[in-house]
Amino acid sequence: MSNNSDKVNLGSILSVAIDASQKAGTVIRQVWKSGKLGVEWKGVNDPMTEADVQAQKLIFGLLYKAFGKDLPMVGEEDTDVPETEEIPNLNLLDQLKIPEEYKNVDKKEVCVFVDPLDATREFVDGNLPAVMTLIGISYRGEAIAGVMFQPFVGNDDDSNGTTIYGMLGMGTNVPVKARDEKDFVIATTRSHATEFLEKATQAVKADRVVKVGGAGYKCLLVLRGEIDAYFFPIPGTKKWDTCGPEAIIKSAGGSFTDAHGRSIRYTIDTPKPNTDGLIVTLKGHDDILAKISSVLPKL
Ligand SMILES: Nc1ncnc2c1ncn2[C@@H]1O[C@H](COP(=O)(O)OS(=O)(=O)O)[C@@H](OP(=O)(O)O)[C@H]1O
Ligand SMILES: [Mg+2]
Ligand SMILES: [Mg+2]
Ligand SMILES: [Mg+2]
Repeated sequence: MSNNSDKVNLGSILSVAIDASQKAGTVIRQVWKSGKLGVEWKGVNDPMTEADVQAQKLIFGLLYKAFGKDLPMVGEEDTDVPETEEIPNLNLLDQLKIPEEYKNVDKKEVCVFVDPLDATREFVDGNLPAVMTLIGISYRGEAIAGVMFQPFVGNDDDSNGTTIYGMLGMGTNVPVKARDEKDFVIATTRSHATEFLEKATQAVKADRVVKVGGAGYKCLLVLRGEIDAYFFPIPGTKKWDTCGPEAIIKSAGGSFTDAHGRSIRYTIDTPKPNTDGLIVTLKGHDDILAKISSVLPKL
């Protein structure tokens, strides 16, 4: 398939997304080490740094180089896309593990959602483990595959970070374990809390509330069984925060819905804000939805 083909292999896109997230991680580490973050404030409590911008330019450049500039793509930051000298790697995954239905699909029915640096606030504050590059791949509006890359954690192969990826029908590259304790522990935002979030947190009767940054990072805590749910039933996250993490959670058998229990759609035209929030679990999803329904506005 040439990059100007109107057909694409989602396994190849996931391979380039993994490669691009690791290369973006190198850029993020370089900006951190330089000490020149170049922080700009896009809105209240909504920072953007030089690392966000450079990482997105590299990721877009690699995906366009591999699949053509007509690949539908949405990124958090508003940047140009220079040609990249880097070579995209289309062969990181075993094609035998890619579901046949994803190997030859119409490019115009695909959309790639890029959060070059999730948890920018944490990056600015120096809480580095929560920092992740998130890339999600949707097909016909459904989150199908995704990668989350932690540039400041671990040292897997030669990427000097930790790579977590998944695809529906293929599963994930990391072990997954639902939390199985008597108490009920949720994670929510460290820096974007609202009065309603506090009220909703009381409605679900959590025994413990972990307040950490990063949409991707809180999904990782669910995957590892460190929390029972990522609980964020308020506006604030966007489609680039959730497409990749949702595909990974679902490929691990988990649930990822808005606060009313509805699926989230990911097409190029879908409004970017996740206005009705997020509930993310590996088990016990319906119980949380039942408890929170008492405080949610009626649809
Ligand atoms: N209220 C509000 N305004 C603007 N942006 C918001 C808001 N709530 C959540 N977000 C974005 O969602 C991502 C996760 O936010 P968290 O609060 O969980 O963590 S953190 O802000 O990343 O530390 C994080 O994504 P990044 O922008 O990629 O860091 C936040 O910016
Ligand atoms: Mg941001
Ligand atoms: Mg984000
Ligand atoms: Mg971001």
